[in-house]
Amino acid sequence: MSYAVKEIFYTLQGEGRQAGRAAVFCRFAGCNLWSGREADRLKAVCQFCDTDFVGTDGDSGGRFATCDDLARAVEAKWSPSLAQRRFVVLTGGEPLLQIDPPLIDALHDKGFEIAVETNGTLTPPPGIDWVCVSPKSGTEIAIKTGNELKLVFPQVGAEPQRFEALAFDHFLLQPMDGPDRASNTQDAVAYCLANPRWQLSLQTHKQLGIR
Ligand SMILES: C[S@@+](CC[C@H](N)C(=O)[O-])C[C@H]1O[C@@H](n2cnc3c(N)ncnc32)[C@H](O)[C@@H]1O
Ligand SMILES: Nc1nc2[nH]cc(C(=O)O)c2c(=O)[nH]1
Ligand code: SF4
Ligand SMILES: [Mg+2]
Repeated sequence: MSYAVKEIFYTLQGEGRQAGRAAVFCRFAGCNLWSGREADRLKAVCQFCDTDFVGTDGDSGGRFATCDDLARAVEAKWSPSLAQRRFVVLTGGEPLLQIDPPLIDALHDKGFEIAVETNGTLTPPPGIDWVCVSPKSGTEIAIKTGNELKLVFPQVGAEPQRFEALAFDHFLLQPMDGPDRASNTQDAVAYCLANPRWQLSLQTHKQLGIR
């Protein structure tokens, strides 16, 4: 199958338990919870998205006809002068609309450890090395096990307690960015202090001014 990719770039993972780690980000176009058009935001299932995932016009974006073409474009962002420990984060948009077993194999063949950032509504192919699920209010969770559950906080109808029985290794609260970011951050801090199984995830790339 072919892949529609908004952008591919090299940066530090900004969020979650792998924050601070160098990674190639591959952002797939399209999402099943929002069209990505501002005119549709208030009628979308997911209304707080901070990302432009429409089209294929970003840095190194495009339509990739084969998994090998896309794996080569990802590899091109990892400088040959670097030590190994290659790491790619597949995000979007919703990456699980497009990721298939041949792409996982092609990235593994190039020596990449593969992480995915997903809203958790679609079943992933096997073989992903790090699964981060970020549940959205009003949706049914299809992925009930994984490495981290990173809940944007607060969301009415997606309170943290609802997810505590799921089989994730780490539970994180990420303050919702937007007009209330400062108070959302204070509320997330208070929640983690009162509920130590939850850990704070800040969007460090935004503080650092990197992508
Ligand atoms: C843009 S999404 C793409 C991946 C996937 N669609 C998802 O929602 O997990 C990447 C991450 O950013 C988070 N995110 C999106 N908008 C946010 C916001 N306004 N504040 C904090 N985190 C946000 C998502 O919950 C997710 O963890
Ligand atoms: N630096 C950086 N870290 C991130 N972690 C998750 C991101 C995403 O948009 O999926 C993201 C992103 O866009 N940039
Ligand atoms: S599910 Fe993810 S990509 Fe889709 S609108 Fe929500 S935060 Fe954005
Ligand atoms: Mg982002």
